[in-house]
Amino acid sequence: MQDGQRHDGRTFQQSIAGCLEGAIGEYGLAPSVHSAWLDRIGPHVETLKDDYRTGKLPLLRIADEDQDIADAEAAYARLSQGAKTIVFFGTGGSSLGGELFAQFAGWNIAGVALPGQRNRPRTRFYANLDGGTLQSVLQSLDLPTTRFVVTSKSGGTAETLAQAIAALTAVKAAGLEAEIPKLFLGITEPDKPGKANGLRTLFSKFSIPMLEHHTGIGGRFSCLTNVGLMPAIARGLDPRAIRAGAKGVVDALLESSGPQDFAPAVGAATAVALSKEKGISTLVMMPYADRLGRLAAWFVQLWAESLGKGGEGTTPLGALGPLDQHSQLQLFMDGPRDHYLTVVRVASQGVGPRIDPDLARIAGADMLGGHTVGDIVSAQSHAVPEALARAGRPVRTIDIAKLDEKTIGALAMHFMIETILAGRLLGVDPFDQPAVELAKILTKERLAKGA
Ligand SMILES: O=P(O)(O)OC[C@H]1O[C@H](O)[C@H](O)[C@@H](O)[C@@H]1O
Repeated sequence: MQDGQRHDGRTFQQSIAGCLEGAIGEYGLAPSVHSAWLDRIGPHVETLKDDYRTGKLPLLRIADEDQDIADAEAAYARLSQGAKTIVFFGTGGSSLGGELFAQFAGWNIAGVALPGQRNRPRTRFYANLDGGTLQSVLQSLDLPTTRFVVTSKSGGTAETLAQAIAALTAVKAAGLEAEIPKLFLGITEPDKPGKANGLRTLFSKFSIPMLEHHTGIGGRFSCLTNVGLMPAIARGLDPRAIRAGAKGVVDALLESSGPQDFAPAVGAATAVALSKEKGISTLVMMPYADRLGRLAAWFVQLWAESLGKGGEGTTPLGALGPLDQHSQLQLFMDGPRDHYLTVVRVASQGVGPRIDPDLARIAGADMLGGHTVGDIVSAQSHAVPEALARAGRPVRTIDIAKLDEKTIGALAMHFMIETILAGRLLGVDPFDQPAVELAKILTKERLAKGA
């Protein structure tokens, strides 16, 4: 089955029909070619099942854990007492998963807060290091009612340590030193003999409570651990429902009789086949919902850092619909034939304000009259894949019936497994990122020289 992937049958529906010759002619994959790539990914799907059984890939077992959620909830309950703002410091995989869930709960969409978030402290993320930003943030925050959650798996990331130290310094300068254990929380790996963990050492000095970062799950795969679930909890989401959605994908893996009925395998085989057979070098992730905006940013790190090695990999690009129809779509439709789009759309018919027909007529936009804004977005999110297909541009669609925690958990697990499978199909290790080290070493050298 190449279309309408069953997945876990409940949370969303994937279709790669728009990548095949039948839909887009010569620019699409011939069914025999697509099948050959599915055959190639088959053994990797079996290996993944073994990884679940043997526990070799803890990510696949994360949905079976619960104590870590209870610990995170208890830590949040303590931390949030008297808090008006919670600041999250961390970078890369130590921020993007949290941002994904926080935005799903309305963060960074002005005027949108899900019911679970109301009356909770505001959440803020500073994933990027910027001296000017940090100065003005630390000066403007009401420090007695601000809490800082600092996340770093290694505990040695320079950006995160700089943020943590700057915040500690600001808190001390405000005369709040005695309050520090109440104002801060760290998430980092447990002590490992012979491995320095700067964050742990620093926070221990101040008796700051720590949650343990899962040792078997790296940053960009950590959104379902306390790293991503702490911000989710802060935004009032149900972390167990997120995990239940993720578990549905793992169950689908274990139940699958072959790669063709496991959606992440179909997704991975299709992406790799398009790059190897049709010269596709750019993968565009384009959700049509503000609440899924950070999904694209999270996916970009996941795909880029996991697969871009040894000369392999394709370039992930984030987009947001319908906004980017007015920005990048021209290129996707008519630029070089090297883009492959994933359109993630949410059933939105009947959602939002209804457009007054009289006003629409006056504005010369009769076709909008009587429709809701959700109707318009729905029409757009169906029209764009159709237009892309007509232009011979490969497109995958992911249809979401209901945007809830289960769905976002399932989507996260889907894309993480898809990325792992793509890596294994390409013969690269999806879990390391050796090439980023050089820039870190050169940064340290420059700082040591006083540059
Ligand atoms: O969680 P940390 O150890 O601080 O790492 C944060 C990030 O920085 C590293 O340089 C890696 O490139 C990322 O994969 C990682 O997510």
